[in-house]
Amino acid sequence: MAQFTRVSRSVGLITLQNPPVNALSAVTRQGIVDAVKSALGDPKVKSVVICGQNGIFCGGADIKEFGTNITGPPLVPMIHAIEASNKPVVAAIEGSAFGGGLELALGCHYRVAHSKAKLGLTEVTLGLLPAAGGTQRLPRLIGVPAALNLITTGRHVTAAEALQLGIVDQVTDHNTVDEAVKFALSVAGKSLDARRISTYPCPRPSDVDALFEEVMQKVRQSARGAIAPIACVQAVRAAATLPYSQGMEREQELMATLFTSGQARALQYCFFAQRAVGRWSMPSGARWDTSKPRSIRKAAVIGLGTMGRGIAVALAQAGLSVVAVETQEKQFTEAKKMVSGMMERGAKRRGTAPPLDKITYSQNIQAVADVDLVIEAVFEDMALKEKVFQQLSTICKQGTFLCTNTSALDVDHLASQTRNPELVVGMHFFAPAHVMKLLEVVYGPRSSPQAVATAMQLGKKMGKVSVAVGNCRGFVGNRMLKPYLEQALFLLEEGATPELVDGALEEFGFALGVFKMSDLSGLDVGWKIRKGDGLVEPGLASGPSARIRQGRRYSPLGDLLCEQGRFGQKTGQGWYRYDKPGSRVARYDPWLHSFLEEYRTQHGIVARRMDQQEVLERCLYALINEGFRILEDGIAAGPEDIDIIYVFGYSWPRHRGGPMFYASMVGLAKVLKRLEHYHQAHPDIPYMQPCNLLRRLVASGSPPVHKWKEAIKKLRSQL
Ligand SMILES: CCCCCCCCCCCCC[C@H](O)CC(=O)SCCNC(=O)CCNC(=O)[C@H](O)C(C)(C)COP(=O)(O)OP(=O)(O)OC[C@H]1O[C@@H](n2cnc3c(N)ncnc32)[C@H](O)[C@@H]1OP(=O)(O)O
Repeated sequence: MAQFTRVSRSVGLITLQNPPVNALSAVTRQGIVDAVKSALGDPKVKSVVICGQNGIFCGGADIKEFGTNITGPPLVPMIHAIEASNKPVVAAIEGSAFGGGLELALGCHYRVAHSKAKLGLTEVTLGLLPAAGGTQRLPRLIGVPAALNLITTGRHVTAAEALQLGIVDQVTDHNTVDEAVKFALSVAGKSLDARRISTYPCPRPSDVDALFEEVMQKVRQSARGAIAPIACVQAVRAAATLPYSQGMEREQELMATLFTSGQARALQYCFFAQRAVGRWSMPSGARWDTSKPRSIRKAAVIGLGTMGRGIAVALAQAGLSVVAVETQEKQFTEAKKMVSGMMERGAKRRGTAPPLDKITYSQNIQAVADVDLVIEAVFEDMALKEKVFQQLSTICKQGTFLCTNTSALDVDHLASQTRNPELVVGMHFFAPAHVMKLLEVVYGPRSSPQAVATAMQLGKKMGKVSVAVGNCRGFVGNRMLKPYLEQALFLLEEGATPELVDGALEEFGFALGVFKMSDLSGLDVGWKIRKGDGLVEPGLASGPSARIRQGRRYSPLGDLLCEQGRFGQKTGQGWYRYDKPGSRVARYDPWLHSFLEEYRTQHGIVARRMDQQEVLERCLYALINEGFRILEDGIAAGPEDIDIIYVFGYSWPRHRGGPMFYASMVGLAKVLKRLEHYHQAHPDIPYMQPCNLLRRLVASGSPPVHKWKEAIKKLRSQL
């Protein structure tokens, strides 16, 4: 709702009251309409201030209404009525003014913002465009190039930048509403002719066509198949080329297309899923709201390889005191230099001082004696990690949480090396750890709820999206990656090329296809893991048994490349050719293609033609099938956890909502049918055998994704 009061005798104060973010729900819109009517009808009111309660102006339209039958007064006429008012209306912006919230402020005649406020037309991140006049008013106010930048990216601007751009008229460090009231008093009675943005001519760039052509090309490239950024450009083009009323019609038309699109549903699902993963639960019944985290002020990182360095930087940037331990002399010296460089570059980007004094370095593990939490990031080797955990258990003060950054190893086994296994959890960061947003917090059967709560809270403090998951080989992300990578290799054996597979995946929306990604990460990483698992047999053995390992189909293609020293970008050769070691542009490699042909001949495989659909179905459905197994095993609490891990950690295109959401959009029955088809064709690939949970969900009528958790609970109780 919205409340109308009169302050300072002649200022009508309208306060949006819809916790937690004053979203413009039907009731709130009705409240605003009524309050504006009261303010304009009150002869004692000479000017008006609109603000939001609890330190936030407005988080925009109520996203929860979007999937429903929208009732209540529409936003566009409501904002027009405010703009048309003959009494000056001032927006008092504290906290956030996003989406429809900023559009409401743009309908006001003046805007006063607190210095800490953030503003943005964020709709594009939800698969929409600013459809309450934002695409028409913003370019009129700040010019086409700046408006395009804000609207196509949805980026948040600070109050200082908003002032510089001309979005706000005044920035204050004091009480924003008090300042806005003063401002409203000062402009009472003044002409509003020059204050109604919709009446401004849109500044027309000299060569409109060339400008929009160039922008459209850039946007298409970075959008990776997302349609909203493109519609945003089209709407701003309408502002630059059409009168306001026709521009508004175009805005509404484009919005109507986006509004019902699968992409908007996917992006809005991601918005809520990102928040839902914070409300974690464990199979034991422990939950986020009943588990109290402990505050961590001092942490240690053991091992300063690539991961350890990134983790140390992320901890220091979050304001923690960090003890960084590396026992090997060469690595120690190199890491100190690298970590300082990373912090300096980060600080330069943010315009802050680098937190260099937050980190102390040591070559002695005893230096961690007084820390509250340790993150072990030594080489991925169980024997080595066992030793570190045994040492930590005796060195650290009572109650220190011991975390491992392992990407696949058994967290519970490591816990068993310590005196207090309840203090042990996995904190699986993604490289580069100071940049990537995802953190998997892995609990073992003995991890205490407090240890999980503490790791989750620390992740949040480090700016990560943290997801709590159970303990199994590869946890959620890497466990699902295995069948995906495996399918890609099988496709090559059967006749595909790296270009075909990557092309299909990139068209789907991945930033990099699976082979380019493997070249970037380094092919030797997986090789080492497969060696550890006893899967690698050197040489190019012939016959079908060469492609069966441990009773299932196996492709030695990756091993054979590694035997040739082709480790990917870092060696200048992998699935592609690079101009020199470390170069990033993947080029067609004739050697690789002859190698594949020779391989097929040697193994008696007749290459067949395959299309992008088969590539997508086999790679993605194998991965999704494993996602269902993860849900079945209770390793992830719900589909949202899996989807957020994939969107934030594995560059799954956000506008497709994550693998489990995607499966629900494709239709569970179809996914099941295609998996059955591929399993029949390839009975030696266990990953293609449809998971029981998928079968049972289909049998129960394929509930929508937001009902899976409940459905899984019900199915479990029937067993
Ligand atoms: C067939 C023909 C159809 C024709 C077309 C129909 C047209 C319909 C009319 C459309 C008019 C367009 C209007 C406008 O252009 C569209 C929009 O405004 S879209 C919304 C834009 N807003 C945003 O993108 C902001 C989203 N929110 C945030 O970024 C953050 O929440 C915040 C505001 C910065 C606050 O951050 P925090 O303090 O960290 O808090 P949380 O993020 O955890 O949020 C707390 C809580 O609030 C819920 N929430 C947040 N924003 C909204 C919202 N806009 N609507 C509903 N709910 C919101 C959030 O989910 C949290 O709750 P929880 O999920 O944890 O329960």
